[in-house]
Amino acid sequence: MSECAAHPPVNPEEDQKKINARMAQVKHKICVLSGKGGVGKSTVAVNLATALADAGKQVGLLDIDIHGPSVPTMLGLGTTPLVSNADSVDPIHVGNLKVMSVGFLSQNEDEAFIWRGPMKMGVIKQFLGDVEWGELDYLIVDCPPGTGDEPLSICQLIEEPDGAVIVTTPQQVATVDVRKSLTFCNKLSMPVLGIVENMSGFACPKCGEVVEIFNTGGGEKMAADFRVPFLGKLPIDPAIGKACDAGLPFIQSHAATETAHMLREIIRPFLETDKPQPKETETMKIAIPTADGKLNLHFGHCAAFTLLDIDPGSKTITASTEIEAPPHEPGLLPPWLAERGVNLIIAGGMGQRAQSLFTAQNIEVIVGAPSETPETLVKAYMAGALETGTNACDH
Ligand SMILES: Nc1ncnc2c1ncn2[C@@H]1O[C@H](COP(=O)(O)OP(=O)(O)OP(=O)(O)O)[C@@H](O)[C@H]1O
Repeated sequence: MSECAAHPPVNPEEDQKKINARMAQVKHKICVLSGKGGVGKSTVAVNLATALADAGKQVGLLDIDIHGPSVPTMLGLGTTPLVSNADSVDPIHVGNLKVMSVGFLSQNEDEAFIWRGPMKMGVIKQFLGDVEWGELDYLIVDCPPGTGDEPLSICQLIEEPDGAVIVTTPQQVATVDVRKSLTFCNKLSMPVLGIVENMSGFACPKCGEVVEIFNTGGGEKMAADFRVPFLGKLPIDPAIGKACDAGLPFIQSHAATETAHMLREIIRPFLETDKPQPKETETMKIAIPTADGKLNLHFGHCAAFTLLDIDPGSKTITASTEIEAPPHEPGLLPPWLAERGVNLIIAGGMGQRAQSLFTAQNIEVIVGAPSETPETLVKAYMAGALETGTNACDH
């Protein structure tokens, strides 16, 4: 590479120009992110890149997990030495997949890189600007877990990335952290291409049947909460771990298995569309029970509702109207709000029976919201930052 990897380059404008010139040759740039470690992000990145390459696309796979690069191991590349040219470096070729990883920077797999934020930024700049990526259909970037320097650098250095694929496991302990990745994408205006729920159930090695040993559906729920596409579930399959350790992309080495089929389904949207777009989300109308301009905690007895229209693309409020509530009659509100096109209610509290009546009308309900103005609540919801407490049920 043109400079010592651990020292940031000195001319940021020149570096950015170089990066822009390289990235102009790459049609689609996709980051694979997760708020939590060990959830299968690199597994998804390696198999996504391999599947795209097998489909005849020109693909680059960039592993920027500085403290735990797993891509070289997963592709059986170990500490393959890099070939440097005068002012560039060649990626490692695996068929028509071009691979670059921080793991190739040392010949000792046990070496730990102790780099501070600016040094990490410097290395990532070099990976983007100095590597001979050539013309690519896809560059898949495997980021380290969390919302730290590396994903931030990638989002800042790549102009107009296509978006992020977010990987989670279904359990709440993971989704709590992974929700932060969604908020991170929102803050950086990075589109979310979809969520993958990995390690969702266990695929029996004998019959392939998926057994739900723990709770599942956490990733799917998160996708619904944030109104982003859900790409699918992948079970725990011991063959995935074995293939990773053997340095073989699972989607190739176990192509005929049910789990590989599920993986291909997850990846299919990227193969089918020339430009992966976040799926169109339906238009949204949110209803909030209000009194004196703020959320009224007494849902069943409120005198008015504020209805807010949301543009799903820009996530902005396009209209807001306060309407008088109908007379208090059991079971009347769900059809009354459904007729008005409402698909989400933000409330302080609500009884279980009322919640199921709304679910039957395809209206999602969020309870435990504080007594704030409708605009504050909706903005927080759209940013993935709506904090809810206990269900202040008034029944
Ligand atoms: N669905 C699965 N079934 C079985 N093993 C899996 C599955 N997904 C991932 N693994 C295994 O779990 C381990 C962690 O996966 P991986 O390295 O992809 O996670 P990660 O989120 O990238 O981790 P890190 O936090 O280190 O970046 C690997 O050994 C991998 O083979």
